Amino acid sequence: MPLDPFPTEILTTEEMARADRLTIESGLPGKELMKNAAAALVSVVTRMLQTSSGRRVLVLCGPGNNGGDGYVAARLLRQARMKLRVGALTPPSNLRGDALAAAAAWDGAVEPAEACLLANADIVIDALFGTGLARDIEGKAADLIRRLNQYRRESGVRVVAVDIPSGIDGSSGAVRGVAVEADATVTFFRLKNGHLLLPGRLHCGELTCAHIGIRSAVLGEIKPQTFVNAPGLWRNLLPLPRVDGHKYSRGHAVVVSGGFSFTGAARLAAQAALRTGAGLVTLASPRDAMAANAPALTSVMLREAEGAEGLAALLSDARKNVVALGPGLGVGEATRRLVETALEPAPEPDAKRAIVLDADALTSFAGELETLRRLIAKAPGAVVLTPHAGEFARLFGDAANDGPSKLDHARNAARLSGAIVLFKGPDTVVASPDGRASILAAASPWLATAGSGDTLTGMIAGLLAQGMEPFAAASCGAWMHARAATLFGPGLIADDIAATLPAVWRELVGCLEAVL
Ligand SMILES: NC(=O)C1=CN([C@@H]2O[C@H](COP(=O)(O)OP(=O)(O)OC[C@H]3O[C@@H](n4cnc5c(N)ncnc54)[C@H](O)[C@@H]3O)[C@@H](O)[C@H]2O)[C@@H](O)CC1
Ligand SMILES: Nc1ncnc2c1ncn2[C@@H]1O[C@H](COP(=O)(O)OP(=O)(O)O)[C@@H](O)[C@H]1O
Ligand SMILES: [K+]
Repeated sequence: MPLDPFPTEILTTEEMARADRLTIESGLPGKELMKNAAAALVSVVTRMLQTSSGRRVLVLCGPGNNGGDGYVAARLLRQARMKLRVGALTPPSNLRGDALAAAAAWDGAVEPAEACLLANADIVIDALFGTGLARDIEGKAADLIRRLNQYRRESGVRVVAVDIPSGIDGSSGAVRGVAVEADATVTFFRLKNGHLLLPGRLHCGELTCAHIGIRSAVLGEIKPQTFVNAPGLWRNLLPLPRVDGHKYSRGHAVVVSGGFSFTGAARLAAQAALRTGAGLVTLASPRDAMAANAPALTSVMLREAEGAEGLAALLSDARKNVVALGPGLGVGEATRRLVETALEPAPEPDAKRAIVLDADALTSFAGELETLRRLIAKAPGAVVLTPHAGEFARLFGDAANDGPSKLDHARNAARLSGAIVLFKGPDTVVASPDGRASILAAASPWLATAGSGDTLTGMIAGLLAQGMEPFAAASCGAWMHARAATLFGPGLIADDIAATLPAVWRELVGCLEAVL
């Protein structure tokens, strides 16, 4: 799998419909787009059939243009000597526009979809509903999809979805009533939100995004604000060491340690900040934890910083340009004071200091979003919040729940808090108060292990220390974190993530020597 498997922009279904419309208005007819879409589908189906002894394809066609793609694909597949059966949810004569023309050009038999479902097939093409899904699927169509899913589970038949598995909402990733479980999905021009957001992503199988003649220039008018979180989004902003640089030019991150029995989380973050490229990392330790931290550190520096006053004294050095806090700190007043201190305006007016708040730093403001928002508003630099779902709910309550998807919620949270919000999970979303958002396209379930979030906090701090633009730093941190887990694979524990970062860097910058 290439590091950038998809084009960068992600569209809602409305934005995709607009891209279609603008293309058709500019002179490329809808039926050409449909032909190209079907051809892309056919090339995936043909490839999949190469590993199968049979050549039987069942195409299930719905009432709109998604069904139209299905009829065109049926014709192309028959020309390629596949054995075709076509099942329709609606009599073809009820179709309209390009879909009607596509159905009319299919001169083979059309059966009621429910009559041919259990026919032996090697591949089933799901062309029931695409981006035009407008409500929950019920009745006959819902029964058909349930039977198709059961048939797939029992027989092992492979299912290929046209554009998006039928029943998945393209804009939110939600299952609208019931949804097809596909082995592969072929979409067109750009991914839609629902391909990456859960549960949609789990229904897609292997995802392909095909070019069908829509020119990228239409995006100039659509101005998408959501992006695939992959190197294409932030590679140009990646901080690299300079020949004439020194450790101070790579930034100095401070990570705040918890008390004697809670020091591991901050050490994981500190180590990760160094491996991500911060020039210096200081662990700010309460007095009682010095004895636990000192023997466990080598390249990370250690300074005693007792409570908020101790942290303030440490931060009076303006070269310390990032503070990360939360992991292992404990929930309560002492942690709130540390957060207030970190968010205090910098001692010198020009000095900037970015802040990453995670874990207990977030939970210590549970139900007090307004207090945190006011502190963030006067902070000396960018603020990144990295909640998992539980922390998100505790901090934002219902305030951010407007809209159906995790993407909406993260965007609301960024707007409400004034911070960049990285909402963790398999479909990690990073949202900026300015409206931009990224969705992680590939994560590793091996990341579900204690301390992996602490490591991510340190990685983002490391990138911010080097001056990376904050939305890019949060997105890049999430990607590198997931990539390290993918490269390491089975058996991963949090300590392995930072240890695998050199391999991730090598993939990203390849011939670093040549760059230098
Ligand atoms: N020119 C274009 O717009 C292109 C569209 N393409 C295909 O067209 C699809 C979009 O086509 P449409 O906008 O016609 O939409 P769909 O084909 O996704 O579905 C719309 C139809 O389904 C009905 N419907 C929606 N929700 C339903 C529900 N819950 N239960 C029962 N019926 C429901 C609608 O009344 C309408 O008849 C894309 O997904 C893609 O596959 C491609 O051919 C590329 C070009
Ligand atoms: N199933 C999963 N697939 C991919 N990533 C996951 C999965 N579960 C958790 N993660 C990632 O692992 C990290 C866990 O962070 P967090 O819950 O804060 O853990 P901790 O508090 O133990 O450090 C997050 O980056 C999250 O996105
Ligand atoms: K479909």
